[in-house]
Amino acid sequence: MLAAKTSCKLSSLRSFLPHTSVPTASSLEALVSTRLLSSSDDIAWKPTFGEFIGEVSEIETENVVPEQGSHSPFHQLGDKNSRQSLIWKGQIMSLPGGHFSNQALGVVGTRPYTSFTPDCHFSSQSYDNGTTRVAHKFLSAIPRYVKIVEVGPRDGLQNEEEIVPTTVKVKLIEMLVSSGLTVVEATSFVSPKWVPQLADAKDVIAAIQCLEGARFPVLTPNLKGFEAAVAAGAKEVAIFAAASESFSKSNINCSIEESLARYHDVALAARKLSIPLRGYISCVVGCPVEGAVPPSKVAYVAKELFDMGCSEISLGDTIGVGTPGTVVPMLESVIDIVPVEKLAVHFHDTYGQALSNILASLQMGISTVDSSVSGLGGCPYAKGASGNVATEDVVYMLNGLGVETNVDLQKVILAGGFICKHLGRSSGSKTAIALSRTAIRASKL
Ligand SMILES: CC(C)(COP(=O)([O-])OP(=O)([O-])OC[C@H]1O[C@@H](n2cnc3c(N)ncnc32)[C@H](O)[C@@H]1OP(=O)([O-])[O-])[C@@H](O)C(=O)NCCC(=O)NCCSC(=O)C[C@@](C)(O)CC(=O)[O-]
Repeated sequence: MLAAKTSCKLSSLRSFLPHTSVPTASSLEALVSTRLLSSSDDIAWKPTFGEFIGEVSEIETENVVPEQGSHSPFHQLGDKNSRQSLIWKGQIMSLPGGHFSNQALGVVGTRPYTSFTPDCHFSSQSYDNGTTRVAHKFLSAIPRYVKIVEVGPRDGLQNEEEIVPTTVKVKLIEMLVSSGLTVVEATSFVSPKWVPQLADAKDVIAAIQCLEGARFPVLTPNLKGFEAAVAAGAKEVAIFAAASESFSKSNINCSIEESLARYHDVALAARKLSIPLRGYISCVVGCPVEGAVPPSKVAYVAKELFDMGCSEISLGDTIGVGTPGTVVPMLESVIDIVPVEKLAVHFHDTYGQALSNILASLQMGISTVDSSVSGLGGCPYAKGASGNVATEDVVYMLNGLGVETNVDLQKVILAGGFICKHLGRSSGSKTAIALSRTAIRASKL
């Protein structure tokens, strides 16, 4: 039944997607399963660009245009030069403004200013002007573009007991770069006694020297690590402090103040060589030993890192205990001191809160998000903490919000499949799992 409908829709979609490769059964099936397309008969397809026709309620753009200067993905809808209407049919939302592609339908790719909400709360029944205002209020603060910092090869692998061969790490980095990720944290120049998995840092950096299209920051815990990183050819480094004394001690074997003194030396050396410096703060809402961490402590460390020259400060919920209830006040106190555009968020997903925390962060103006392919990761010095939020899930959510990332979801999923196969485990990404199930079902049609 679905096969017949799929093939009927396939022919319509071919003319509907004039600029793209032919959609596959799996991409159609993915659309159906995520309810961008209805599998019932009630959508009639008109083979013209940008229109879904059926029992639609059409709301003119003027009804949803946010104020000027808004961050919203809806921002450009005021441009009357292009046809700018929102057409709703059930869960379908289409904002023409670019070329559709089978990758651009919100499930497996991105498109500028396009907002498909695969599982949104709106329906033709409930959609009215009141809802429009709610949607606008909800979405207008969200940045139009989000930079994803892929930390899989470093944070993702550092906790793995079995040593992953350098060639596998390098291949993973190559695949991540080919997906469009522009920042891939490659490795750490830390003590191999502390983190044996990354003892091949020098070789990894040597092997990716010719790789173009992305930046490859590396972690450096002290001047020794910084010098080794630069000698190996690293062009960007990151220092990592903590907002909790206990975690600082267990992770880098010194107090917060001692670590800041070390990092001053690294920052000075980096400035001399014009090497961009990122700063991390771990345990921004909770510590495995001390429990809740006060926002003022995070703000203090953030200010220190900012003053020493960090161009970006990543706020890490290392053990994944935060919820928007704790993350928002923490961000508020940091944003009071450090410009929001200098901040990134880094969530582990131990309690399944990472995506909600990211969404709350976006609404507060954060536009840089760290994530790890397949949700790999964990800190060897934060026992019990699970992996980072999965890059695939972040991209899927951002696609759904109409936020640009320039990341090709399918390619990230391939990279995730590659490393998971090597590690002998299934993906930690819900998106990757759902889409692979969908593909399997579609292949049986
Ligand atoms: C900081 C140290 C080195 C202090 O470790 P230490 O034992 O106090 O250091 P030390 O100065 O006493 O030196 C001990 C030995 O380590 C060597 N050493 C010293 N420095 C280096 C270096 N850079 N590279 C290579 N070797 C180094 C040094 O040469 C010496 O060698 P030995 O004489 O015994 O043969 C150690 O504690 C360490 O490497 N810690 C790193 C731990 C780590 O990588 N943790 C995970 C990353 S942080 C994280 O995951 C959180 C984050 C960023 O992702 C955010 C979040 O998730 O929230």
